[in-house]
Amino acid sequence: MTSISNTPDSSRILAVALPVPIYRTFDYLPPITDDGCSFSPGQRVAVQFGRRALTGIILEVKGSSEYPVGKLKPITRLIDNTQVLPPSILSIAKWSAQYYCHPIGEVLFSILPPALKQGKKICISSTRRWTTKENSDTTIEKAIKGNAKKQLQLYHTLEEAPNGLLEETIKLRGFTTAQLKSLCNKQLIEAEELDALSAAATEYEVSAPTLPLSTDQSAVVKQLTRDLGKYQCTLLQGVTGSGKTEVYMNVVDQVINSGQQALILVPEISLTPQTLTRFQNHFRCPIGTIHSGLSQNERLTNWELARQGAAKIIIGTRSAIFTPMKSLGCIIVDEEHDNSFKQQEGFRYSARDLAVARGHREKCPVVLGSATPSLESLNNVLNGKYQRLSLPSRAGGATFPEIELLDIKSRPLQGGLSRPLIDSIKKHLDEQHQVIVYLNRRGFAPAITCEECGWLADCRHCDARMTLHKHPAHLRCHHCDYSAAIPHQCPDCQSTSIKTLGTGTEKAEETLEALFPDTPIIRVDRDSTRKKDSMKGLVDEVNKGLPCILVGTQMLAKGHNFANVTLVAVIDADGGLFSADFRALEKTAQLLIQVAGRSGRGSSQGQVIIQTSHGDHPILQQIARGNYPQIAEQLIEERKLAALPPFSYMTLLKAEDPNINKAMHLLEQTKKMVEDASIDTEPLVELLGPIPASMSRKAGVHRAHLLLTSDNRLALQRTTQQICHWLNSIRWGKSRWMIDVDPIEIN
Ligand SMILES: Nc1ncnc2c1ncn2[C@@H]1O[C@H](COP(=O)(O)OP(=O)(O)OP(=O)(O)O)[C@@H](O)[C@H]1O
Ligand SMILES: [Zn+2]
Repeated sequence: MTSISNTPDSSRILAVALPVPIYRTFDYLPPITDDGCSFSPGQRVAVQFGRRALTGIILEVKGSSEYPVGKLKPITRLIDNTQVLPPSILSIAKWSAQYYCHPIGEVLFSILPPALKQGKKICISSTRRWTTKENSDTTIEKAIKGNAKKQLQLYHTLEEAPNGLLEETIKLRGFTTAQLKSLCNKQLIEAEELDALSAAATEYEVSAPTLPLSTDQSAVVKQLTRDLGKYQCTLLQGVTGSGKTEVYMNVVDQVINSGQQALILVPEISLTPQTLTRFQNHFRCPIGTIHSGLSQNERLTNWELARQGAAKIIIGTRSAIFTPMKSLGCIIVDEEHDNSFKQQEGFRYSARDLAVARGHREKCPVVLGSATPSLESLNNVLNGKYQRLSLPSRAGGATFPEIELLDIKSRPLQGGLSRPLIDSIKKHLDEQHQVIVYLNRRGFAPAITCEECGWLADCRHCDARMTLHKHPAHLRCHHCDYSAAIPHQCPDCQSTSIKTLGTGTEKAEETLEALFPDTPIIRVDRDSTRKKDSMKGLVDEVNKGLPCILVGTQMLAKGHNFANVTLVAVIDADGGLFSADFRALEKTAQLLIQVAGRSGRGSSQGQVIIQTSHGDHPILQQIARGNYPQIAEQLIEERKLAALPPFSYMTLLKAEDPNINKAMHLLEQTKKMVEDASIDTEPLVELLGPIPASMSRKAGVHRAHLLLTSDNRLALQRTTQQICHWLNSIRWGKSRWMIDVDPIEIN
């Protein structure tokens, strides 16, 4: 029935979340022309907000408003008939908004796929399914003549698939659009258009078998799948190369067989394309990926496939934790210690922590996997919140690499490399193996200086040095991206004796090229992998197994599985040993154990050489023994004594202003407000600071911090909310403030 009246229906009030930095929802009435639509939370609406037309999301349909109904405006129109955000996602979003003290509208709009933010209708892309046409084999060989080997291969691949294959699957198996076109022009194959939803539903094939599991792996899989359908968080602590991916795939198998979907979070898909490839090879069904490298349409399609339950597996980065799943059966967070699970801008959430919260709400097992778990997760094992399962040895008969600390205190270095290290690299290459050279600085050199007067090239907008890049030649600030030409003369004393300080990946690459002119040198850093799929190209190259040297940043430490790498060389391990950041040692240990773990994963014994000037540092000594559990145990003990996280909780309040005094003033006022308000109460929350940030000026803005700590999470939450409320009630001119709950970087 359609009812048309001139006044909006005031018995139903819609509380709408809007993408504005305001900590509440906004009440609207149904549209004037209300053709009997029914409203539910999670539907999108178009509204007029002041003079702006915005897309909003209904959070609640209620009977009254705290504002006079006569003053409420009707919505312009309802966009969706269905709840694009189902109750499970609304619930975790509301919880996150409260926990992380972030405006609910901004939270919801950071969850939505970009296409839906703009108010577009949900439409999912179509795809093609290719099948062979009836032909006799002799015509095939004749039709595909000469060197078109790949075409012949493609034809046979399609011939072996009784229902044909989707274009995406075909491409995943290494074929190109051009090859498809060729065969199609020759009338050998044909395509049928279908929408992605029906495609996903039909293409799901019984998975190819995984490797026979080791006893340890089987035991772990059994434990993990014992109670599907119930919440339980497990820390899977498996040494590097222990076959965690194989375990995940077996668990996912069972989840899918029980009719449910699996959500897998990985640190960075484009940097570790193998994980996805391994899943794709095993499951042979379209796997929905959710990450920033996708086009708007791809992202929306995958999101919708997950929401409707057609995609059985979703693999994504941080933001994928908010993917609506029709029937969520398990959440796996791979490399759970990785910092990239924490969003560092805007809505600052931890996808790892939300995975646990979501698993709890949606009653499904959560697996946090790592060879080097975070101290937070380890502590949750110790206090009984998580169970721990271990894989103590490497899979497939591989053994651990030997780790050696190489003292470089008084050794001459060539592009950062000492003589004994160069000799070892040569030895491994001569044995037809591959080598990883790791250093954590991209560019050619981290600074340039004048030899005469000591001038250093600083960034114009930050308290930081400019990095010298050679490809192409320029100076660049790694904090604000400001770039400048390389000066040939010192701007202070006009001397032409400008020299570089330190070593970056480009310099190491140049040095290695000169030392090993016949060996391919592959540089892997943010600059060399900027283009889409470039990392995949590099990985494919390395997987051919020919001797080569990979030189690069921590991208090389992330979950790669190169069977022929037998030497990992760490150019300089000392950077993180003496930092003021209380997490520095944990991070250094994780990084070094991870990068060391890339060595000796195949059948040959691996070696790791760590260059250091502090070979007697206790953490380095323990790293050399490769014993992460022992390192972690000691670090946990130290954190406990110092009452640092995970034995206390932190919230970081940041202020920014072009004038440092104003940023400091904002924080001083906040501190005073808290102290005045809690004058009679026990000081459960301690306020440290304010102090200027360690890099006070960044991109032309000054930054200051006020740190709140407490061993009582609730007390800290209450104070954080109180601060947020108070800051909101005051106009701070040009100053901006941000709240970071459970910060992982305080600088
Ligand atoms: N049961 C098995 N039998 C033989 N080989 C196996 C088995 N399980 C895993 N492998 C192999 O061992 C290697 C390492 O496995 P995988 O990459 O899953 O380790 P991982 O635990 O994820 O390591 P990391 O934490 O270092 O990334 C792979 O080449 C994998 O194919
Ligand atoms: Zn800068």
